[in-house]
Amino acid sequence: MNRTRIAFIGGGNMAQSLIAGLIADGHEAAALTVSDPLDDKRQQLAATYGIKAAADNAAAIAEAQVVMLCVKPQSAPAVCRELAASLPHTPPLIISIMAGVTEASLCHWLGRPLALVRAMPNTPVMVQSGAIGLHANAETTPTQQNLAEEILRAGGLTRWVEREADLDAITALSGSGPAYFLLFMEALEKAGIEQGLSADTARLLSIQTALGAARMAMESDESPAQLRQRVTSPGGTTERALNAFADGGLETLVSRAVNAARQRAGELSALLGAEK
Ligand SMILES: NC(=O)c1ccc[n+]([C@@H]2O[C@H](COP(=O)([O-])OP(=O)(O)OC[C@H]3O[C@@H](n4cnc5c(N)ncnc54)[C@H](O)[C@@H]3O)[C@@H](O)[C@H]2O)c1
Ligand code: PRO
Repeated sequence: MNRTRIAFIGGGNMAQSLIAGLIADGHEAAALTVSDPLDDKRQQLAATYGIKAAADNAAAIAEAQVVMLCVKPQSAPAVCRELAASLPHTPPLIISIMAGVTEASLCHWLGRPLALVRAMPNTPVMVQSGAIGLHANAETTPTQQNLAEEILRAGGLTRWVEREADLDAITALSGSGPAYFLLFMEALEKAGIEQGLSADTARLLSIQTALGAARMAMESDESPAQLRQRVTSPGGTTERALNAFADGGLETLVSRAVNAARQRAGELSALLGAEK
């Protein structure tokens, strides 16, 4: 059983999902602590998972080997400055899941250079099927990287990047990505209803088709393009639909959307970084 002592600062949606994944993976509940200012949230987390819950961030990190920063990016400066005063001489590994908060900003607010991993998860960590980008700063040892990976893997698939800036691209691709696929599912469902299907049938078939396509792409040795070709009979129905997507400029649109998200990630980093 894994007994690494982890303190979660902020017990919101993403933290809860990661905690649920760790417990499902066999992590010892008593080794996990969460701090959150909301009474209800603390009680619910303690009751659901059997973990410790604290109202005070400093108390939560007292024994921690790993501190997971899971508050909103806007809360980062105040929370980090508060933690800086309580960090022991040998600090725990810090893992931040906050979007757009750079390692330089975190170290600045935490008051010194320390081992730091930035993770960019996405909401499917809720069902242990997240896609999680990771970057470690120069102070992080290989052992600490392994530790971070072990923790985040409880939420899904992990992928390390060499350059911190790539986390902005990951935010735009997989961080925001669940919303893109859900939007497509919504559109497919609406189109099905327009074609006379009942709302229930259209929703169920749309979601199952997305799940089936994703599983097939994940489990097959063939590329998504090859798998798509197998659905597409020459002169058939799929070809007509794909031509309609091409006429509407789907690829260009997706590229523009991801670029817009990436630009926004950069803007948010600059805005938060300006708060010295
Ligand atoms: N939602 C996503 O798709 C997504 C994806 C990747 C990364 N993230 C990042 O995850 C982080 C958390 O997002 P979320 O959706 O779980 O938000 P959330 O609002 O559900 O959770 C934030 C929690 O922090 C608590 N909190 C507020 N101030 C605090 C303080 N001073 N000390 C301790 N706790 C405090 C709040 O009570 C709340 O429970 C964000 O930084 C976000 O950028 C989110
Ligand atoms: N959710 C956050 C946002 O929309 C970051 C990635 C997913 O900004």
